[in-house]
Amino acid sequence: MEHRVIAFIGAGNMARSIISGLLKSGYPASSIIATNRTTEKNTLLTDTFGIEATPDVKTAIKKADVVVLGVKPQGMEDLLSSVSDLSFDGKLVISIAAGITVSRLNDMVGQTLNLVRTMPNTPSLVGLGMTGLYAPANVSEKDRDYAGDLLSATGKICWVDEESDINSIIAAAGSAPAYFFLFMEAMEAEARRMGFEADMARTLVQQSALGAAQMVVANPETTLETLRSQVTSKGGTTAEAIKVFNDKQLSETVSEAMKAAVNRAKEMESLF
Ligand SMILES: NC(=O)C1=CN([C@@H]2O[C@H](COP(=O)(O)OP(=O)(O)OC[C@H]3O[C@@H](n4cnc5c(N)ncnc54)[C@H](O)[C@@H]3O)[C@@H](O)[C@H]2O)C=CC1
Ligand SMILES: O=C(O)[C@@H]1CCC=N1
Repeated sequence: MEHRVIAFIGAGNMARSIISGLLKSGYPASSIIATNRTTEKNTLLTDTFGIEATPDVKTAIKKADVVVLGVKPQGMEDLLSSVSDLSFDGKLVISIAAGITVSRLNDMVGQTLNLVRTMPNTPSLVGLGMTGLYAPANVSEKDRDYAGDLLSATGKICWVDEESDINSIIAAAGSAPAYFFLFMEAMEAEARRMGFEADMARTLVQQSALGAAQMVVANPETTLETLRSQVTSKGGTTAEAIKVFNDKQLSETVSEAMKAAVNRAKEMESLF
């Protein structure tokens, strides 16, 4: 893929995950600039990744071919209004922010950006990210391809035709690692209560989660239901555990949780 110069404006948890994934895939460190407001965060980025990191947002944007908007949604308006005097002509802008539409981003900066809206997730850090992408009609084929290739370097991608579908990507992928972490936290806590040392409780849970996920990946023709049934012996232990989940309406809870994520994304569209 092309190695355009990328400036990450706001390089916190999510941007760092993307940067790490890109570097692991061979993207040159010399083509990545990161900005944060504090020297401490910038020094850490340079030390960790060997990339240029600076508090000087305007210079970073001027140097870049690609500008990734990586600040929190609450901070986006301040950021974009502070750089509205810069020309973004010829640059590709990639937003990773939840709950801020393309048209709102254009309003904030006072220009019609060449903008791809994306929704990544933190497993990008280890090259196992899942990113949704949406591009309005003004974005060229070449820039769409570049954005797709860039995020593919950190994992898998899914293009959506409707911008509103980015909110569904948030529910199904962007926020999703946290659901699995929560589930694993609960299992780890119970394993501890059962008497396992902290390290072993974590290993029991993480290895089971990893093994289950890899079985899903390795058996694309097998439904999740079948994989589950292969563990669930009739009259056995798993069946009892699953019965508790079903009695407590796990599926309905998951459905409600995902809808709550979508609703919050919609709400954020009117807040920021
Ligand atoms: N954390 C996640 O799993 C995901 C986050 N996102 C999106 O990514 C964005 C960032 O989220 P996180 O990385 O979690 O937040 P974060 O708070 O870890 O990172 C934001 C970074 O931006 C910096 N920053 C804020 N204002 C700045 C400015 N004006 N100039 C330069 N740097 C500035 C902050 O110092 C901070 O390091 C959000 O918009 C969020 O919706 C999207 C998908 C997943
Ligand atoms: O919680 C959030 O709002 C962001 C977007 C998806 C994951 N983290």
